Amino acid sequence: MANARDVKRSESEIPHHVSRTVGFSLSPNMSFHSSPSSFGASNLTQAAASAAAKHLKPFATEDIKILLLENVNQTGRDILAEQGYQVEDVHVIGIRSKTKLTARVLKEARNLIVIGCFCIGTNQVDLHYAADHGIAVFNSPFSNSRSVAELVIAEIIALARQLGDRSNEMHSGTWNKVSSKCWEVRGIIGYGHIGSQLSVLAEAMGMSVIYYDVINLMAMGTARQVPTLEVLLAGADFVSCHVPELPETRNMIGYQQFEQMKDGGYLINASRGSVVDISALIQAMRTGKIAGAALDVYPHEPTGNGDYFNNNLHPWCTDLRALKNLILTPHIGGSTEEAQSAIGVEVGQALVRYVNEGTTVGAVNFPEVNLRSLTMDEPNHARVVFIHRNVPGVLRKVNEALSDHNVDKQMTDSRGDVAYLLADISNVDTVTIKDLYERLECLSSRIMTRILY
Ligand SMILES: NC(=O)c1ccc[n+]([C@@H]2O[C@H](COP(=O)([O-])OP(=O)(O)OC[C@H]3O[C@@H](n4cnc5c(N)ncnc54)[C@H](O)[C@@H]3O)[C@@H](O)[C@H]2O)c1
Ligand SMILES: O=C(O)CC[C@@H](O)C(=O)O
Repeated sequence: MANARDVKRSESEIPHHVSRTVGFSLSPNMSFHSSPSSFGASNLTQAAASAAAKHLKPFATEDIKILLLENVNQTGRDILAEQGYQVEDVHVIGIRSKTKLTARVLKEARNLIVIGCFCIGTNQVDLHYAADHGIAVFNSPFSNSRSVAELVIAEIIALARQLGDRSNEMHSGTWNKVSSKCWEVRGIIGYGHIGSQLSVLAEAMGMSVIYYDVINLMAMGTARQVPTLEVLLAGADFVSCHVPELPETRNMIGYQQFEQMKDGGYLINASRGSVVDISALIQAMRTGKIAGAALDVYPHEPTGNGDYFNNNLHPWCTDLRALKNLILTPHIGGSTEEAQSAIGVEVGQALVRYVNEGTTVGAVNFPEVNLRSLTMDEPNHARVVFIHRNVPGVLRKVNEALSDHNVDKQMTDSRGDVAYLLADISNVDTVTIKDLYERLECLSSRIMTRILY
Protein backbone atom coordinates (compact mmCIF):
# COMPACT_ATOMS: atom_id res chain seq x y z
CA MET A 1 0.00 0.00 0.00
CA ALA A 2 1.12 3.51 -0.65
CA ASN A 3 1.84 5.52 2.43
CA ALA A 4 -1.47 7.29 2.53
CA ARG A 5 -1.03 8.91 5.93
CA ASP A 6 -0.66 12.19 4.13
CA VAL A 7 -2.54 11.24 0.99
CA LYS A 8 -6.07 10.44 2.00
CA ARG A 9 -8.48 10.88 -0.91
CA SER A 10 -8.46 12.47 -4.31
CA GLU A 11 -9.91 15.91 -4.18
CA SER A 12 -12.77 14.95 -6.47
CA GLU A 13 -13.77 12.23 -4.00
CA ILE A 14 -14.29 14.73 -1.20
CA PRO A 15 -17.69 16.40 -1.25
CA HIS A 16 -17.18 20.16 -1.36
CA HIS A 17 -19.02 20.85 1.89
CA VAL A 18 -17.04 18.19 3.69
CA SER A 19 -13.69 19.49 2.61
CA ARG A 20 -14.70 23.01 3.56
CA THR A 21 -16.57 22.61 6.83
CA VAL A 22 -15.30 19.41 8.33
CA GLY A 23 -11.82 19.70 7.01
CA PHE A 24 -10.98 16.14 6.06
CA SER A 25 -7.27 15.99 5.44
CA LEU A 26 -5.26 16.61 3.10
CA SER A 27 -3.02 17.17 0.22
CA PRO A 28 -4.25 17.76 -3.33
CA ASN A 29 -1.70 15.37 -4.80
CA MET A 30 -3.50 12.52 -3.06
CA SER A 31 -5.36 9.38 -3.89
CA PHE A 32 -3.34 6.27 -4.69
CA HIS A 33 -4.09 3.73 -2.01
CA SER A 34 -3.04 0.50 -3.64
CA SER A 35 -0.17 0.04 -5.99
CA PRO A 36 -1.21 -1.64 -9.26
CA SER A 37 0.78 -4.68 -8.27
CA SER A 38 -1.39 -5.12 -5.20
CA PHE A 39 -4.21 -6.40 -7.33
CA GLY A 40 -2.20 -7.70 -10.25
CA ALA A 41 -1.01 -11.01 -8.88
CA SER A 42 -2.94 -13.94 -10.17
CA ASN A 43 -2.27 -17.56 -9.52
CA LEU A 44 -4.63 -20.49 -9.47
CA THR A 45 -4.99 -20.76 -5.72
CA GLN A 46 -5.83 -17.16 -5.30
CA ALA A 47 -8.21 -17.15 -8.26
CA ALA A 48 -10.01 -20.20 -6.89
CA ALA A 49 -10.31 -18.65 -3.44
CA SER A 50 -11.66 -15.46 -4.90
CA ALA A 51 -14.17 -17.29 -7.07
CA ALA A 52 -15.41 -19.27 -4.09
CA ALA A 53 -15.63 -16.17 -1.99
CA LYS A 54 -17.64 -14.34 -4.65
CA HIS A 55 -20.61 -16.61 -4.06
CA LEU A 56 -20.90 -15.36 -0.50
CA LYS A 57 -22.05 -11.78 -0.67
CA PRO A 58 -25.09 -11.55 1.60
CA PHE A 59 -24.98 -7.79 2.16
CA ALA A 60 -23.33 -4.54 1.10
CA THR A 61 -19.77 -5.73 1.54
CA GLU A 62 -18.35 -2.30 0.83
CA ASP A 63 -19.75 -1.21 4.19
CA ILE A 64 -17.31 -3.52 5.93
CA LYS A 65 -14.06 -1.88 6.87
CA ILE A 66 -11.20 -4.17 7.81
CA LEU A 67 -8.18 -3.18 9.83
CA LEU A 68 -5.18 -5.33 9.05
CA LEU A 69 -2.18 -4.75 11.26
CA GLU A 70 1.12 -6.58 11.56
CA ASN A 71 1.95 -7.01 7.94
CA VAL A 72 -0.78 -9.40 6.85
CA ASN A 73 0.20 -10.96 3.53
CA GLN A 74 -0.99 -9.29 0.32
CA THR A 75 -2.87 -12.46 -0.73
CA GLY A 76 -5.12 -12.09 2.29
CA ARG A 77 -5.66 -8.42 1.53
CA ASP A 78 -6.56 -9.25 -2.08
CA ILE A 79 -9.15 -11.87 -1.15
CA LEU A 80 -10.83 -9.49 1.28
CA ALA A 81 -10.69 -6.59 -1.18
CA GLU A 82 -12.25 -8.74 -3.91
CA GLN A 83 -15.26 -9.16 -1.66
CA GLY A 84 -15.67 -5.40 -1.76
CA TYR A 85 -14.47 -4.94 1.81
CA GLN A 86 -12.50 -1.77 2.45
CA VAL A 87 -9.11 -3.16 3.39
CA GLU A 88 -7.16 -0.24 4.68
CA ASP A 89 -4.54 0.87 7.04
CA VAL A 90 -6.97 2.94 9.07
CA HIS A 91 -6.42 6.51 10.17
CA VAL A 92 -8.16 6.12 13.53
CA ILE A 93 -8.16 3.18 15.94
CA GLY A 94 -10.48 2.90 18.94
CA ILE A 95 -9.54 0.42 21.67
CA ARG A 96 -10.23 -0.29 25.36
CA SER A 97 -7.78 -1.77 27.82
CA LYS A 98 -7.02 -5.14 26.21
CA THR A 99 -5.58 -4.34 22.79
CA LYS A 100 -1.85 -3.87 23.07
CA LEU A 101 -0.62 -1.27 20.61
CA THR A 102 3.10 -1.84 20.96
CA ALA A 103 5.76 -0.25 18.77
CA ARG A 104 5.81 -3.45 16.69
CA VAL A 105 2.08 -3.20 15.99
CA LEU A 106 2.10 0.56 15.42
CA LYS A 107 4.92 0.23 12.93
CA GLU A 108 2.52 -1.58 10.60
CA ALA A 109 -0.25 1.00 10.91
CA ARG A 110 1.23 3.33 8.39
CA ASN A 111 -1.79 5.60 7.94
CA LEU A 112 -2.62 5.94 11.58
CA ILE A 113 -2.97 9.50 12.86
CA VAL A 114 -4.81 9.00 16.14
CA ILE A 115 -5.69 6.36 18.76
CA GLY A 116 -8.73 6.63 21.01
CA CYS A 117 -8.47 4.69 24.28
CA PHE A 118 -12.10 4.36 25.31
CA CYS A 119 -11.06 3.97 28.97
CA ILE A 120 -8.82 5.65 31.56
CA GLY A 121 -5.63 3.58 31.39
CA THR A 122 -3.27 4.11 28.44
CA ASN A 123 -0.60 1.60 29.49
CA GLN A 124 -1.66 -0.67 26.60
CA VAL A 125 -0.26 1.83 24.06
CA ASP A 126 3.39 2.67 23.48
CA LEU A 127 2.80 6.40 24.01
CA HIS A 128 6.37 7.38 23.30
CA TYR A 129 6.54 5.52 19.99
CA ALA A 130 3.17 6.96 19.01
CA ALA A 131 4.22 10.56 19.72
CA ASP A 132 7.49 10.02 17.94
CA HIS A 133 5.59 8.97 14.83
CA GLY A 134 3.01 11.74 14.93
CA ILE A 135 0.19 9.60 16.33
CA ALA A 136 -1.92 11.36 18.97
CA VAL A 137 -3.48 9.32 21.79
CA PHE A 138 -6.65 10.31 23.64
CA ASN A 139 -8.39 8.72 26.63
CA SER A 140 -11.25 9.51 28.96
CA PRO A 141 -9.53 10.60 32.16
CA PHE A 142 -12.42 10.38 34.61
CA SER A 143 -15.66 9.19 32.99
CA ASN A 144 -15.63 5.87 34.86
CA SER A 145 -14.03 7.02 38.14
CA ARG A 146 -17.34 7.10 39.97
CA SER A 147 -18.18 3.57 38.79
CA VAL A 148 -14.88 2.21 40.10
CA ALA A 149 -15.27 4.04 43.41
CA GLU A 150 -18.78 2.61 43.87
CA LEU A 151 -17.54 -0.93 43.17
CA VAL A 152 -14.80 -0.50 45.76
CA ILE A 153 -17.28 0.78 48.38
CA ALA A 154 -19.46 -2.25 47.70
CA GLU A 155 -16.42 -4.51 48.09
CA ILE A 156 -15.33 -2.90 51.36
CA ILE A 157 -18.68 -3.72 52.93
CA ALA A 158 -18.85 -7.15 51.30
CA LEU A 159 -15.38 -8.06 52.59
CA ALA A 160 -15.95 -6.69 56.07
CA ARG A 161 -19.10 -8.82 56.37
CA GLN A 162 -17.86 -11.81 54.30
CA LEU A 163 -20.89 -11.46 52.04
CA GLY A 164 -19.41 -13.45 49.16
CA ASP A 165 -18.76 -16.50 51.33
CA ARG A 166 -22.15 -16.36 53.06
CA SER A 167 -23.89 -16.04 49.72
CA ASN A 168 -21.92 -18.94 48.20
CA GLU A 169 -22.77 -21.07 51.24
CA MET A 170 -26.48 -20.29 50.94
CA HIS A 171 -26.35 -21.09 47.20
CA SER A 172 -24.95 -24.48 48.10
CA GLY A 173 -27.62 -24.97 50.77
CA THR A 174 -25.65 -24.08 53.94
CA TRP A 175 -26.97 -21.78 56.68
CA ASN A 176 -23.88 -20.32 58.45
CA LYS A 177 -24.93 -17.44 60.73
CA VAL A 178 -21.67 -16.00 62.18
CA SER A 179 -20.47 -12.65 63.46
CA SER A 180 -16.88 -13.63 64.25
CA LYS A 181 -14.36 -11.55 62.19
CA CYS A 182 -17.16 -9.52 60.66
CA TRP A 183 -16.62 -5.80 61.21
CA GLU A 184 -18.05 -2.37 60.70
CA VAL A 185 -15.73 -0.47 58.35
CA ARG A 186 -12.88 2.10 58.98
CA GLY A 187 -10.09 3.54 56.74
CA ILE A 188 -8.73 3.42 53.08
CA ILE A 189 -6.21 4.96 50.51
CA GLY A 190 -5.29 6.28 46.96
CA TYR A 191 -5.66 9.79 45.54
CA GLY A 192 -6.02 10.39 41.82
CA HIS A 193 -9.40 10.77 40.13
CA ILE A 194 -10.67 7.45 41.49
CA GLY A 195 -8.98 7.54 44.89
CA SER A 196 -10.34 11.00 45.70
CA GLN A 197 -13.84 10.02 44.52
CA LEU A 198 -13.62 6.95 46.74
CA SER A 199 -12.47 9.15 49.61
CA VAL A 200 -15.66 11.25 49.38
CA LEU A 201 -17.94 8.21 49.32
CA ALA A 202 -16.03 6.50 52.16
CA GLU A 203 -16.19 9.57 54.39
CA ALA A 204 -19.90 9.85 53.77
CA MET A 205 -20.18 6.37 55.26
CA GLY A 206 -18.27 7.43 58.34
CA MET A 207 -14.88 5.99 57.43
CA SER A 208 -11.72 7.94 58.21
CA VAL A 209 -9.53 8.21 55.13
CA ILE A 210 -5.76 8.31 54.85
CA TYR A 211 -4.01 8.29 51.51
CA TYR A 212 -0.55 8.01 50.04
CA ASP A 213 0.44 9.52 46.69
CA VAL A 214 3.78 10.39 45.09
CA ILE A 215 2.62 14.00 44.74
CA ASN A 216 1.09 16.32 47.33
CA LEU A 217 -2.62 16.50 46.72
CA MET A 218 -5.38 18.52 48.32
CA ALA A 219 -7.38 16.35 50.71
CA MET A 220 -11.13 16.01 50.24
CA GLY A 221 -13.16 16.49 53.43
CA THR A 222 -11.17 15.38 56.45
CA ALA A 223 -8.98 12.89 54.59
CA ARG A 224 -5.28 13.04 55.45
CA GLN A 225 -2.24 12.43 53.26
CA VAL A 226 0.49 10.30 54.83
CA PRO A 227 4.19 10.64 53.90
CA THR A 228 5.03 7.05 52.95
CA LEU A 229 3.43 3.85 51.76
CA GLU A 230 4.66 2.14 54.96
CA VAL A 231 2.74 4.61 57.13
CA LEU A 232 -0.35 4.05 55.07
CA LEU A 233 -0.12 0.27 55.19
CA ALA A 234 0.36 0.33 58.96
CA GLY A 235 -2.59 2.67 59.49
CA ALA A 236 -5.34 1.46 57.15
CA ASP A 237 -7.84 -1.34 57.67
CA PHE A 238 -8.66 -1.33 53.94
CA VAL A 239 -5.91 -0.73 51.40
CA SER A 240 -7.32 0.13 47.99
CA CYS A 241 -4.89 0.64 45.04
CA HIS A 242 -5.61 3.35 42.46
CA VAL A 243 -2.31 3.93 40.71
CA PRO A 244 -1.48 3.62 37.00
CA GLU A 245 0.61 0.79 35.56
CA LEU A 246 4.19 2.09 35.63
CA PRO A 247 7.58 0.50 36.23
CA GLU A 248 7.45 2.03 39.74
CA THR A 249 4.03 0.55 40.55
CA ARG A 250 4.89 -3.00 39.45
CA ASN A 251 4.41 -5.32 42.46
CA MET A 252 3.99 -2.22 44.60
CA ILE A 253 2.11 -4.49 47.03
CA GLY A 254 4.27 -7.59 47.57
CA TYR A 255 5.45 -9.82 50.44
CA GLN A 256 7.06 -6.95 52.36
CA GLN A 257 4.03 -4.68 52.01
CA PHE A 258 1.60 -7.37 53.20
CA GLU A 259 3.82 -7.77 56.27
CA GLN A 260 3.58 -4.03 56.89
CA MET A 261 -0.23 -4.10 56.81
CA LYS A 262 -2.41 -4.36 59.90
CA ASP A 263 -3.18 -7.89 61.04
CA GLY A 264 -6.56 -8.83 59.58
CA GLY A 265 -6.47 -5.95 57.06
CA TYR A 266 -8.08 -6.04 53.61
CA LEU A 267 -6.66 -5.37 50.15
CA ILE A 268 -8.55 -4.17 47.09
CA ASN A 269 -7.02 -3.82 43.64
CA ALA A 270 -9.09 -2.30 40.84
CA SER A 271 -6.17 -0.52 39.16
CA ARG A 272 -3.92 -2.79 37.08
CA GLY A 273 -2.99 -6.44 37.63
CA SER A 274 0.74 -5.70 37.74
CA VAL A 275 0.37 -3.62 40.93
CA VAL A 276 -0.19 -6.56 43.32
CA ASP A 277 2.03 -9.63 43.57
CA ILE A 278 -0.59 -12.40 43.48
CA SER A 279 1.65 -15.05 45.06
CA ALA A 280 2.31 -12.71 47.99
CA LEU A 281 -1.44 -12.08 48.36
CA ILE A 282 -2.16 -15.81 48.42
CA GLN A 283 0.40 -16.32 51.16
CA ALA A 284 -0.88 -13.35 53.20
CA MET A 285 -4.44 -14.67 53.00
CA ARG A 286 -3.48 -18.23 53.86
CA THR A 287 -1.63 -17.12 56.98
CA GLY A 288 -4.58 -14.95 58.02
CA LYS A 289 -2.48 -11.77 57.87
CA ILE A 290 -4.99 -10.51 55.34
CA ALA A 291 -8.62 -11.16 56.20
CA GLY A 292 -10.02 -10.56 52.76
CA ALA A 293 -9.31 -9.14 49.33
CA ALA A 294 -11.01 -8.06 46.12
CA LEU A 295 -9.34 -8.25 42.70
CA ASP A 296 -10.83 -6.72 39.58
CA VAL A 297 -7.61 -6.82 37.54
CA TYR A 298 -4.99 -9.54 36.89
CA PRO A 299 -1.45 -9.78 35.54
CA HIS A 300 -2.70 -11.43 32.33
CA GLU A 301 -6.24 -10.79 31.19
CA PRO A 302 -7.99 -12.53 28.30
CA THR A 303 -8.95 -10.67 25.13
CA GLY A 304 -12.58 -11.75 25.37
CA ASN A 305 -15.19 -13.35 27.61
CA GLY A 306 -15.12 -17.11 28.25
CA ASP A 307 -12.76 -19.61 29.79
CA TYR A 308 -10.15 -17.93 31.97
CA PHE A 309 -9.16 -19.50 35.29
CA ASN A 310 -9.81 -23.00 33.94
CA ASN A 311 -7.08 -22.88 31.38
CA ASN A 312 -4.16 -23.10 33.82
CA LEU A 313 -2.54 -20.09 32.24
CA HIS A 314 -1.50 -18.87 35.66
CA PRO A 315 0.39 -20.98 38.20
CA TRP A 316 -1.66 -19.38 41.01
CA CYS A 317 -5.12 -19.98 39.46
CA THR A 318 -6.15 -22.90 41.64
CA ASP A 319 -4.82 -21.37 44.87
CA LEU A 320 -6.57 -18.10 44.22
CA ARG A 321 -9.92 -19.70 43.47
CA ALA A 322 -9.80 -21.75 46.65
CA LEU A 323 -9.40 -18.76 49.00
CA LYS A 324 -12.26 -17.67 51.26
CA ASN A 325 -13.42 -14.05 51.47
CA LEU A 326 -11.79 -13.19 48.16
CA ILE A 327 -13.97 -11.34 45.63
CA LEU A 328 -12.90 -11.92 42.03
CA THR A 329 -14.42 -9.76 39.30
CA PRO A 330 -13.54 -9.69 35.58
CA HIS A 331 -12.22 -6.11 35.19
CA ILE A 332 -15.64 -4.51 35.54
CA GLY A 333 -14.70 -1.49 37.67
CA GLY A 334 -15.61 0.96 34.91
CA SER A 335 -18.27 -1.22 33.30
CA THR A 336 -21.51 0.64 33.91
CA GLU A 337 -23.93 1.97 31.31
CA GLU A 338 -23.30 5.53 32.51
CA ALA A 339 -19.51 5.28 32.37
CA GLN A 340 -19.36 3.54 28.98
CA SER A 341 -21.75 6.02 27.44
CA ALA A 342 -19.80 9.01 28.84
CA ILE A 343 -16.50 7.52 27.66
CA GLY A 344 -17.93 6.94 24.18
CA VAL A 345 -18.98 10.57 23.92
CA GLU A 346 -15.79 12.00 25.39
CA VAL A 347 -13.28 9.99 23.38
CA GLY A 348 -15.44 10.03 20.23
CA GLN A 349 -15.60 13.83 20.34
CA ALA A 350 -11.88 14.14 21.01
CA LEU A 351 -11.16 11.98 17.95
CA VAL A 352 -13.44 14.05 15.74
CA ARG A 353 -11.88 17.31 16.94
CA TYR A 354 -8.40 15.92 16.32
CA VAL A 355 -9.11 14.50 12.87
CA ASN A 356 -11.17 17.46 11.65
CA GLU A 357 -9.53 20.38 13.42
CA GLY A 358 -6.14 19.17 14.60
CA THR A 359 -6.98 20.04 18.23
CA THR A 360 -4.88 18.08 20.73
CA VAL A 361 -6.66 19.18 23.93
CA GLY A 362 -6.87 16.07 26.14
CA ALA A 363 -4.15 14.13 24.28
CA VAL A 364 -2.02 12.04 26.63
CA ASN A 365 1.16 12.05 24.54
CA PHE A 366 1.13 15.41 22.73
CA PRO A 367 1.29 19.03 23.91
CA GLU A 368 -2.18 20.57 24.11
CA VAL A 369 -2.69 22.91 21.15
CA ASN A 370 -5.95 24.46 20.05
CA LEU A 371 -7.19 27.18 17.70
CA ARG A 372 -10.72 28.53 17.32
CA SER A 373 -12.61 26.39 14.77
CA LEU A 374 -12.68 27.40 11.13
CA THR A 375 -16.23 28.24 10.05
CA MET A 376 -18.20 28.37 6.82
CA ASP A 377 -17.66 32.16 6.85
CA GLU A 378 -13.99 31.65 6.23
CA PRO A 379 -13.69 30.49 2.63
CA ASN A 380 -10.27 29.90 1.13
CA HIS A 381 -8.82 29.18 4.55
CA ALA A 382 -6.79 26.16 5.50
CA ARG A 383 -5.40 24.82 8.74
CA VAL A 384 -1.85 23.56 8.78
CA VAL A 385 -0.92 20.83 11.27
CA PHE A 386 2.81 20.32 11.48
CA ILE A 387 4.12 17.74 13.94
CA HIS A 388 7.87 17.93 14.21
CA ARG A 389 10.98 17.21 16.23
CA ASN A 390 11.55 19.73 18.98
CA VAL A 391 14.86 21.08 17.64
CA PRO A 392 16.16 24.65 17.16
CA GLY A 393 15.31 26.60 13.99
CA VAL A 394 12.12 24.76 12.96
CA LEU A 395 9.74 27.68 13.42
CA ARG A 396 11.83 29.93 11.22
CA LYS A 397 11.70 27.35 8.42
CA VAL A 398 7.97 26.72 8.87
CA ASN A 399 7.24 30.42 8.77
CA GLU A 400 9.33 30.76 5.64
CA ALA A 401 7.16 28.06 4.05
CA LEU A 402 4.02 29.86 5.24
CA SER A 403 5.23 33.27 4.08
CA ASP A 404 3.31 33.19 0.76
CA HIS A 405 0.08 33.08 2.77
CA ASN A 406 -1.64 35.30 5.23
CA VAL A 407 -1.23 33.62 8.63
CA ASP A 408 -4.41 34.43 10.57
CA LYS A 409 -3.46 32.64 13.74
CA GLN A 410 -0.83 30.21 14.91
CA MET A 411 0.01 28.23 18.04
CA THR A 412 2.82 25.88 18.86
CA ASP A 413 3.90 23.89 21.90
CA SER A 414 6.23 21.03 22.67
CA ARG A 415 6.27 18.01 24.93
CA GLY A 416 9.60 16.26 25.24
CA ASP A 417 11.06 15.58 21.82
CA VAL A 418 7.89 16.33 19.90
CA ALA A 419 6.41 19.71 18.99
CA TYR A 420 3.00 20.47 17.52
CA LEU A 421 2.12 23.50 15.43
CA LEU A 422 -1.27 24.72 14.23
CA ALA A 423 -1.59 27.64 11.82
CA ASP A 424 -4.66 29.01 10.05
CA ILE A 425 -3.83 30.56 6.70
CA SER A 426 -6.02 32.36 4.18
CA ASN A 427 -6.08 33.03 0.44
CA VAL A 428 -5.30 29.43 -0.36
CA ASP A 429 -6.12 27.36 -3.41
CA THR A 430 -5.31 23.78 -4.27
CA VAL A 431 -2.09 24.74 -6.06
CA THR A 432 -0.69 26.80 -3.19
CA ILE A 433 -1.73 24.17 -0.65
CA LYS A 434 0.04 21.47 -2.60
CA ASP A 435 3.16 23.61 -2.79
CA LEU A 436 3.03 24.40 0.93
CA TYR A 437 2.47 20.75 1.79
CA GLU A 438 5.50 19.71 -0.21
CA ARG A 439 7.69 22.40 1.35
CA LEU A 440 6.75 21.32 4.86
CA GLU A 441 7.24 17.66 4.03
CA CYS A 442 10.80 18.45 2.94
CA LEU A 443 11.81 19.87 6.34
CA SER A 444 14.17 17.47 8.10
CA SER A 445 12.39 18.01 11.44
CA ARG A 446 9.05 16.82 10.04
CA ILE A 447 7.19 13.97 11.71
CA MET A 448 3.81 14.49 10.03
CA THR A 449 2.10 17.20 7.99
CA ARG A 450 -1.65 17.54 7.58
CA ILE A 451 -3.48 20.37 5.87
CA LEU A 452 -7.18 20.65 6.67
CA TYR A 453 -9.43 22.76 4.49
N1 LIG B 1 -10.85 -1.54 37.17
C1 LIG B 1 -11.21 -0.71 36.23
O1 LIG B 1 -12.13 -0.97 35.46
C2 LIG B 1 -10.51 0.60 36.11
C3 LIG B 1 -11.23 1.73 35.69
C4 LIG B 1 -10.57 2.93 35.59
C5 LIG B 1 -9.22 3.02 35.87
N2 LIG B 1 -8.54 1.91 36.26
C6 LIG B 1 -7.11 1.99 36.59
O2 LIG B 1 -6.97 2.82 37.73
C7 LIG B 1 -5.83 3.65 37.57
C8 LIG B 1 -5.99 4.90 38.39
O3 LIG B 1 -7.02 5.68 37.83
P1 LIG B 1 -7.20 7.22 38.20
O4 LIG B 1 -8.21 7.76 37.28
O5 LIG B 1 -7.38 7.41 39.65
O6 LIG B 1 -5.77 7.76 37.77
P2 LIG B 1 -5.14 9.16 38.12
O7 LIG B 1 -4.04 9.36 37.15
O8 LIG B 1 -6.17 10.20 38.26
O9 LIG B 1 -4.51 8.91 39.57
C9 LIG B 1 -3.43 8.07 39.80
C10 LIG B 1 -2.69 8.58 41.01
O10 LIG B 1 -1.66 7.66 41.31
C11 LIG B 1 -0.54 8.42 41.73
N3 LIG B 1 0.67 7.61 41.62
C12 LIG B 1 1.40 7.34 40.50
N4 LIG B 1 2.45 6.58 40.82
C13 LIG B 1 2.38 6.34 42.13
C14 LIG B 1 3.18 5.61 43.07
N5 LIG B 1 4.28 4.95 42.66
N6 LIG B 1 2.83 5.62 44.36
C15 LIG B 1 1.72 6.29 44.77
N7 LIG B 1 0.92 7.00 43.95
C16 LIG B 1 1.24 7.02 42.66
C17 LIG B 1 -0.55 9.65 40.84
O11 LIG B 1 0.21 10.71 41.38
C18 LIG B 1 -2.05 9.94 40.78
O12 LIG B 1 -2.46 10.87 41.77
C19 LIG B 1 -5.77 3.89 36.07
O13 LIG B 1 -4.46 4.18 35.64
C20 LIG B 1 -6.26 2.60 35.48
O14 LIG B 1 -5.17 1.77 35.21
C21 LIG B 1 -9.15 0.71 36.38
O1 LIG C 1 -13.16 -0.87 29.89
C1 LIG C 1 -12.01 -1.26 29.86
O2 LIG C 1 -11.57 -2.09 29.09
C2 LIG C 1 -10.96 -0.64 30.82
C3 LIG C 1 -11.52 -0.07 32.08
C4 LIG C 1 -10.45 0.55 32.94
O3 LIG C 1 -9.43 -0.33 33.23
C5 LIG C 1 -9.88 1.82 32.42
O4 LIG C 1 -8.65 1.94 32.29
O5 LIG C 1 -10.67 2.75 32.17
